[in-house]
Amino acid sequence: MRSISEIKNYMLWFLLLWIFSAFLIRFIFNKPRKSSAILHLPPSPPSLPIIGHLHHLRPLLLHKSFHNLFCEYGPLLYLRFGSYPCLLVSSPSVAEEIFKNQDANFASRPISPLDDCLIFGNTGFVTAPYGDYWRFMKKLSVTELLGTQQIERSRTVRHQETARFLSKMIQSARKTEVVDVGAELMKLTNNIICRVVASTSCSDEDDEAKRIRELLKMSCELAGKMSFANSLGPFKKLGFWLYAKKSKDVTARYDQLMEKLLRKHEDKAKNNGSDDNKDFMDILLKVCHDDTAELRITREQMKSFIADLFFSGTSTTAETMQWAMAELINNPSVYKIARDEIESVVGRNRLVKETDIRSLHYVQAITKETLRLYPNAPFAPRVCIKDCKINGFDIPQNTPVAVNLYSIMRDPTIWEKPNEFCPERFLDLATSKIETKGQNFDFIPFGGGRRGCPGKNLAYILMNTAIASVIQCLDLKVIGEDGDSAKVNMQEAIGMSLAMASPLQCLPLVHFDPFC
Ligand code: HEM
Repeated sequence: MRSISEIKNYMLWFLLLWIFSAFLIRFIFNKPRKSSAILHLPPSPPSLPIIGHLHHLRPLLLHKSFHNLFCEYGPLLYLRFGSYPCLLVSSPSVAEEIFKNQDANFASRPISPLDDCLIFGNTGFVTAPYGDYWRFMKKLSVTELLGTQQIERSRTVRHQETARFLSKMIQSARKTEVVDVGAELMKLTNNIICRVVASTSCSDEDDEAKRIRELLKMSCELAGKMSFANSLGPFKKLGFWLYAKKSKDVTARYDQLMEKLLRKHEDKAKNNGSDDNKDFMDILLKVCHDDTAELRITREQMKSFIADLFFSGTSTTAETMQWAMAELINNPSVYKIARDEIESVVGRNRLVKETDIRSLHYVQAITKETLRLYPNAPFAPRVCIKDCKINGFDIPQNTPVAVNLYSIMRDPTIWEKPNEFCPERFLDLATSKIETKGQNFDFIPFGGGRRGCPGKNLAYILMNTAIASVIQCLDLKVIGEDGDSAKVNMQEAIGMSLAMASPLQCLPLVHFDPFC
C-alpha cells in the first residue's frame, strides 16, 4: 500500500501538471482583448502574466489584502484576479459616486459563484440582479419586516431574548463558569431573527436553532472558499470540485428545515385566518399564494430570501457585538464611562430598555466605533451595469466593484489614530451628544444607496441594547496568564466576514442583577 506522503506527492505532481497545461493553453489561445488597451482604465498595481494581481491576495483574508493594496497603491485601483477584473474603491468620494451619484448603475451584485450548489446563490435577494424581483422584495422587507413600525412591533421579542441572554450570563457568573460570549451572542441574534421571521422560539434545548446556526456557519465558510476559488480563473473548477458536495448537502439540509417551518405556517393559516400576529413567513406565504400580487414569488425564492435574512442578520450582528465586548474588556476606562452614563440615565433599579438608548450617547458611540473598526462585511460587492466614467476613468460594463468599507473607515487622512478604539470620536464634544457622522461616506459599515443594508436600524437597536445591558449588569474578565490584566486577543479570523480569530471566553461577574 502507498504511504500517505506518496499519495500526496502524486497529487501534487498531478496538480502542477494540470496548472501548467492550463496556463499554456490559456497563453496560446487567449489573445488580449483589444478594447481594454484603448480604454482609460484606473491605475493598476504591478501584475503578473495570467494571474494578474492574484499574488497580492492572502487567501481568505481578502479585506486585509485590499487594505494593503489601498495603503500601497491608492484609493481607486483596477485589479485583475486571474481572468476576473475588479474595481477596488477605497475613498469616500468614489464611494459616494457608487452609492449616490451613480447608484442605479451600481445597484447589482457580481454573479455569485455559488449559484447552482448553495442556497445563497443567485436565487436569493442579496445576490439578485437589480430588477423587478429585487425591487419587489426590497419593498416588502422594508415595509413588512425591517421598517420602523415593524421594529417597534417586535420590541417584546427583543426584550425577552436579551433578558434570556443576560440571565444565562448571570447564572454562569453565580456558578463562576467561563462563558463562550460569542456563542451566547450568536444564540441571541439567531433567536431574535428566528422569532421575527418565523415565530420559532429557539430555546437552549431546541436543536433546530442549533442546526440553523451550524448551517449558517458552514455556508459562510463555503461561500468564502468558493468565492476565492472562483477568482482563480482556469482553476475555479477545482474549487467547485472540492466544495460542491458539501455545498449541496448544506443546501439540502437547509431546504428541509425551511420546508418544515413553511408547512407549519401553512397549517396555521388554514386553521386560523386572522391577520393578528403574522410573522414574516406568513406574509411571504400570503404573497406567494396571491394571484393579484404585483409579482408572484416562488417557494424557492421565498426559502432563499428567508435564508438570506438569517445569513445577513445573525452572525453580522453577533460578531460585531463580540468585538464590542472585547474592546470594552481591553479598555476599562471606556467601560466605566459607559456604565456611569447608563446609571445616570437608567438608575440602578431596573434593566436598561430600548427606549433609553436615545439618551445613551456614549453607548451609541461604542457601537459606532466598533462598526468602524470591525465592519462585519468589510467590503460591499457591486457590479457596474453599463459603461461609465469614474474620476475621468473608463469603467467597462459588468466590471465587479468592491467598495472597501474597511479601508475607508481606517483611512488615516480621515480618522485620527485610525486603529485605536476611541468612541469619543463619534461624540460632539461640546454637547456630549452623538454626531451624525457618515453623511460624507466616511462611515459606511452598512454600505449605502438603494443596495445598502435594509437591516441597519434593527441591527443598531439590537446591538445598542444588548451592549448596554452587559455594561450595566456585568463585568467581564478574561482568563489568561496575566491575571486581572489579561487582554483579549484581537486577531481577525480567516474568512469573508470580519470575525474574531479566537472565541471570546470570559468569566462574568455580577455588578447588578435586574432579575432579583
Ligand atoms: C452589524 C450588523 C450588520 C452589518 C455590519 C451589515 C452590513 C451589510 C452590508 C455592508 C451590506 C451590503 C451593502 C451594500 O452593498 O451597500 C448588507 C446587505 C444586507 N443586509 Fe446587512 N448588515 C448587518 C445586519 C443586518 C441585519 C440585522 C439584517 C436583517 C435581518 C441585514 C440584512 C441585509 C440584507 C438583506 C442585505 C442585502 C441587501 C441587498 O442586496 O439589497 N443586515 N449588510
